[in-house]
Amino acid sequence: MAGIIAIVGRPNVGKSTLFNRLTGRREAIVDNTPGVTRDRIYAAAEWLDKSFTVVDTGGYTEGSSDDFESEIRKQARYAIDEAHVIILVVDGREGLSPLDEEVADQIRKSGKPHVLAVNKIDSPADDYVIADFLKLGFNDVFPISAVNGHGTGDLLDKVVGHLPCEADKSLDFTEDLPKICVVGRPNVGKSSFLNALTGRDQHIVSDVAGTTRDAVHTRYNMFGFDFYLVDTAGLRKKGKVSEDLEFYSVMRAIKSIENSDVCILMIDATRGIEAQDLNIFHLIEKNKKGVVIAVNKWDLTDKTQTTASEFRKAILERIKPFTDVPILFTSSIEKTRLLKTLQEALEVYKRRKVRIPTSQLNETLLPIFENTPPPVYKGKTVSIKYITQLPTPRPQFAFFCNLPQYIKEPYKRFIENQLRSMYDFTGVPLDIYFRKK
Ligand SMILES: Nc1nc2c(ncn2[C@@H]2O[C@H](COP(=O)(O)OP(=O)(O)OP(=O)(O)O)[C@@H](O)[C@H]2O)c(=O)[nH]1
Ligand SMILES: Nc1nc2c(ncn2[C@@H]2O[C@H](COP(=O)(O)OP(=O)(O)OP(=O)(O)O)[C@@H](O)[C@H]2O)c(=O)[nH]1
Repeated sequence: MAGIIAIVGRPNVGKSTLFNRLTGRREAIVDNTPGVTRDRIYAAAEWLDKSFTVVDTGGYTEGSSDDFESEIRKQARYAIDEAHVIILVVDGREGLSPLDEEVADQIRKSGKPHVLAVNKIDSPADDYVIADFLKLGFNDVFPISAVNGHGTGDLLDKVVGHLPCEADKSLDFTEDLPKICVVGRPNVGKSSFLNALTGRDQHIVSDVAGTTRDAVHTRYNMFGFDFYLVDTAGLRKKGKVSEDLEFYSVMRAIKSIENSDVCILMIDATRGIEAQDLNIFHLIEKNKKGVVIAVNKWDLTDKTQTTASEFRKAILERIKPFTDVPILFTSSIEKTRLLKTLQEALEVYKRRKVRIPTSQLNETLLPIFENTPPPVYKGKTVSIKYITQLPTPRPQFAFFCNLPQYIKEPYKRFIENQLRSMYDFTGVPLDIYFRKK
């Protein structure tokens, strides 16, 4: 993953519609928890060979003391601070508003890459409408229809051109050491966890500040482990502005995840697993990073013998279908299982690097596929001929077969389960491809 694209604009111009189109998500994340006002402000997306994260700055916080105009200014400012590219959306049917001009001004002055999307132009015949918006002074102006997709391809071509290259990131480190981060909603205890674990910075080997644009990697050597903890600006900084917290925490989470190999997703035992936790989990999974779930503040729960197993079950139910994930119950305050959590994260790191020899893969898996072949599809027998693990930094497997297009999701999942039952990939997302042979 490389980079964050932020969608900014007045209410009702079509930001959410554009967000859905870019991220290919139609369905809202279902959540019955009250108080979740922004349930899907970011998601992973792909265009051409780039994958990135799209952030929708819409839906200002209900009950905020600010009027919506200052809220929008504020969100534009965050987007400017945090994103790599900004899409300003305006309403092509309504024409320019003073607020559009003000926000455009703010964005232009920032020097961050930006484009203007003139939305609700549902037919190319109406493209001329963009003339009204040229006075905003943007160099790149696209007539689009977020509803039917008109113009969004051209928009994306331009936008992804502004994203940083993946290669920029990976080569900042000479040492091949695990990069671990702790992510989670505000107040779950991330700082307390890190502080309790690392003590008063006595284990710090080096502070590699500024090695990547977005994150600080601090190298630690303790308990016999050598690793980086990835921190994004402000993770340990106190002084919170409550209404802005969710937005900042999301931005931080995205950046931390992108900069790590393994993420410790911390959730709050007193609240259970919520929509925002799931969002972060899916972001980790989409980014194909290793994951460990830490259920923190475990000291605050009323425990019976079954509490932990019930909790575990509830989490597994919510994170389906990727459930091969370590779950630990921690207390940052009582310092329970903190080291264990770190150890587990380092184990996940190792599993993510495992290479299985082709001969071994074929010996173990081919007999299974012979016994339980893919279902016959359109009268054709599908057979898997051989399997190989690709020489990539994380586990990716290619399955060569006669009719790859006939292998459907359930069988793919069966294959993944077989792989997971034979080899330990706990906490590691796998990629499985089918190729013609
Ligand atoms: N005709 C047309 N209508 C659109 C288009 N894009 C969005 N709309 C409509 O405009 C309305 C507002 O769209 P949203 O995506 O909710 O706008 P938003 O900017 O996210 O609004 P907030 O959540 O209030 O910030 C909806 O009724 C959409 O169906 C478009 O390309 N063409
Ligand atoms: N009882 C109990 N309280 C905890 C635990 N972990 C953290 N807390 C408390 O929860 C509050 C939030 O902890 P932080 O460590 O600041 O949480 P955070 O996730 O870093 O919060 P942000 O900086 O807002 O992202 C503090 O008052 C902590 O003392 C825990 O394991 N048990």
